[in-house]
Order: sequence, then structure tokens, then C-alpha cells
Amino acid sequence: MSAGVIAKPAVARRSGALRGEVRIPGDKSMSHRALMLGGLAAGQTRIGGLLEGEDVFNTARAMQALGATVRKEDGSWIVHGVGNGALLAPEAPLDFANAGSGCHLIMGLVGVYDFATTFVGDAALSRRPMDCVLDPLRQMGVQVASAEGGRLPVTLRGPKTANPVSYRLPIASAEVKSAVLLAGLNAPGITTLIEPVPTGDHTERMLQAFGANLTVDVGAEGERIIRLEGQGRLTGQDIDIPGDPSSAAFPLVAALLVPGSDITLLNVLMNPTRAGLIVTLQEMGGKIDVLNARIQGGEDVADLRVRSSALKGITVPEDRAPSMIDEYQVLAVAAAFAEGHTVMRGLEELRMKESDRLAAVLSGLKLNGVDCDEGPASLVVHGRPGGKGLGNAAGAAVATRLDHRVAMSSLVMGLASEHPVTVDDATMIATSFPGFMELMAGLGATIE
Ligand SMILES: O=C(O)C1=C[C@@H](OP(=O)(O)O)[C@@H](O)[C@H](O)C1
Ligand SMILES: C=C(OP(=O)(O)O)C(=O)O
Repeated sequence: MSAGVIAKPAVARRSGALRGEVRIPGDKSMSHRALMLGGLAAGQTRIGGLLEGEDVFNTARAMQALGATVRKEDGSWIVHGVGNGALLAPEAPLDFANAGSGCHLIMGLVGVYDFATTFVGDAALSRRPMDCVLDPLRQMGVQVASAEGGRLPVTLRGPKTANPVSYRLPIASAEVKSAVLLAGLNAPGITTLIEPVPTGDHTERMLQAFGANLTVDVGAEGERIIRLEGQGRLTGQDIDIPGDPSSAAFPLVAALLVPGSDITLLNVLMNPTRAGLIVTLQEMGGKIDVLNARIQGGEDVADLRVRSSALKGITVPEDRAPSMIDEYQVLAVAAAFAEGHTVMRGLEELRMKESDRLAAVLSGLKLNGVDCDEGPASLVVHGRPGGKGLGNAAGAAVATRLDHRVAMSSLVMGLASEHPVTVDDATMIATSFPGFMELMAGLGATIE
């Protein structure tokens, strides 16, 4: 719950078959980047399909504080940028509330400028260590002042001229990669980023679309080597943002679990660096048909027909984690209804999100009768097909810990469990999926 907002509990009950066709709201990762690059580029950027969620609005406000103008006109968002290298010093701290991606990326974007910028956030964001981004920025010559453990509030002041670095990502994180690349935009010469395991590539794609000189090569050990020439010209673009696969995940898993369901999710981003959940659920026996596969604005997009399915537990390949990092909680819910065990490994990053998501998912599942085990970076779920005995008949509520995805995945679980599933607070859902309740109700889900 953000400061000043009253907690709103919610309860999901076993539903009849889910039916219908729905459009998924815009991709959050692309929405952040479109506002940032639009605000930086010279001229006008028009964004269609922007996610109108709290996280994205905080990025829009930050870009305004840095000199861009942002307004809505005829259903699209119009951004006028300042030109690469010409961001203005903000007059007040930039408040990112719950949004890690907005905060991490803008630390890179503006942290290398020769003025002070302060970053603040809500209790969940203030708990998240920022060193993953602060370390490479220090190497670029940025002075960092932070609360203990590299936490918010953080103040950054760039040098007169930033050093372009060659940086090997120590963790598989699209946010860290993007922060370094965005910082490289304001450093003379070539910034090189070496990525041992591929992560979400929206920053690379969008930088190229805005005119940056950016190349991607594959090294001898299969690593991606990204080179960006700093201080080049960026020019405003027209961008159409497809639906967010991380949001599509909730109605998708609900339809797999609720008997008799048959739904279609329209306009879903299918970029392979983001589509790990769909592949995993198909391997578990999920009936997911990829329809009308097409390229839209340089990205793979498709419609997904999803029918209820008898799922089987699998071992999820560890190297798939970056392509479904935000989807493990709802995958754990799917696994709770699958025959056999589902093993998920390589999840250390999950402890650094809005909540310690491994701990949160484990306690939510246990509260609702699921048999599961947690390791330092792993989760094993022992499924119960049909959901018999799952849910919490006494109405005990899952603690959502300021985490939108804990709230949504728990509610999905309640739609197929024998007993209801209750969450203590659904307000955070507005950060990434403001129309979640209405969309689910439109498909026939019973969530109050
Ligand atoms: O690049 C992005 O927009 C994101 C990358 C992921 O974070 P990490 O790269 O830190 O794992 C993901 O969890 C987050 O929701 C969005
Ligand atoms: C981790 C997430 O986002 P962020 O890092 O932007 O807070 C998320 O949306 O699940």
C-alpha cells in the first residue's frame, strides 16, 4: 500500500468457465523506455498503447522534471524531448514510488550528468539494494551518496565527462544492462556491455529505432556483446506498444486452471526474451495456441487462445529465468494444480524485487494449503490436480507485501481452488495492471 492509501482486501472464489476475448494493456518495460527515450530525443515521439499504470506515470513525471513535456492527445501520448545530452537538473527529488525499472533506468540516464539528482521511492523500493546499478555508475565517474547498503534515498552527481566503460553484467538483469547503456548515451566514445545470459532486449531495440549507433555481436562463449556510441543524435519516433506478457500471464494461467475455460488474449508481446512462461506452460501441457503471429513496430506480437488443461509438473530450465523473471509467482500457482512436482531454480534475483518474492510466494502457497519447499534460489511445488483442499476456508489473507504480482497471482489461485483465496491488499495492482479486476470479471472470474 502506498503512503496515504487505505489497504483494500480482495477475495477470489472458485469460478465457472472463463470465456471471452480481451486486450492486454501495454507492456510496462517498453512503456518506461518509450517515455525515457522520447524525453531524451530531439523532436516529437508519439506513443500508442502506453501502459497507464502508476509505475509508468512516475517515469513520465520524472522525465518532465528533467525537461521533457508529456501529454495525452487523442488516445496517444505525445512526448517532446530535450535532445541527447541536454537533460535539465530536477528541482526536487525524483519519486519512483514502487517502480524498480523506472528508478534503475533513470539513475543511468541522468546519473552521469554534471549535476545532483536525488532518487526516492516507497517502502518496497527503499528496501531494494541499488548497488547493481550504482557500481557501474561509479566506474563511469559518478559520485554516489546513499542510505546504508546502497539503498534509497540515493543522490548521484556525474563527472564533467563520463568514462565510457566496458562492463560485464555480473547478474542477468535487463534493468542493470539498460542503466549502463542509457548512461553510455552521455559518455564520449564506445560503451560496451557484455551479457553472458540474454535478458530483455527492449533497450537495445528502441535505442536503434531512435537512431543510436548500437551493435550486438555474439562472442566466443555465446555471450552478447553490445556496443553503443555515446553522444550521438536521437530523433523522436512513433511507437506502438503491444500488450504486456507479464500481465497476460494472470488471465492465461486462470484459463488453464478453471475447468471449461476458453479465452483469447489479443495483441500480446512475444519477444523471445520475454516469452519464457508461455514455453514453460506449453511444456507442462497447457493448451496455448499462438494465433496471428506478426511483427508490429519491430517486435513479435500474437494473439493467444488458451483452454483449460490438465498440467504436469516439470523442471524449468535455469537459463530460462531471465525470460520469465516476473512470472514465477503465477507459474507456482499453475504448478500447485499440476500433477507431480514442478522444480524452479536459479531464482536468486526474485529476492530483490518489490518483496522477497521467493519468501512471499512460499508463505502465500502454504497459507492456502499447497505443499512446497524453498531453497536459497529455488522453489519446488508439489501439485494437487483439481485444487481439492486448496484455498483458505477460514479466510486468512495472503500478505501482499506491497507487491502487485503477489496480489494478482494469489487471486488467480482462488479462481480454481476448493476454498476462497484472500489477499490483504489489492491496491498495488494499479502499479502494473490497473484494469485487472474489470478484465478478469469480464471473463467471468469471481473476485470481490
Ligand atoms: O527491464 C525491465 O523493464 C525489467 C526487468 C526485470 O528486472 P531485472 O532486470 O532487474 O531482473 C523485471 O523484473 C522488471 O519487472 C522489468
Ligand atoms: C519487478 C517488477 O518491476 P520493477 O522492477 O519495475 O519494480 C515487476 O513488475 O514485477
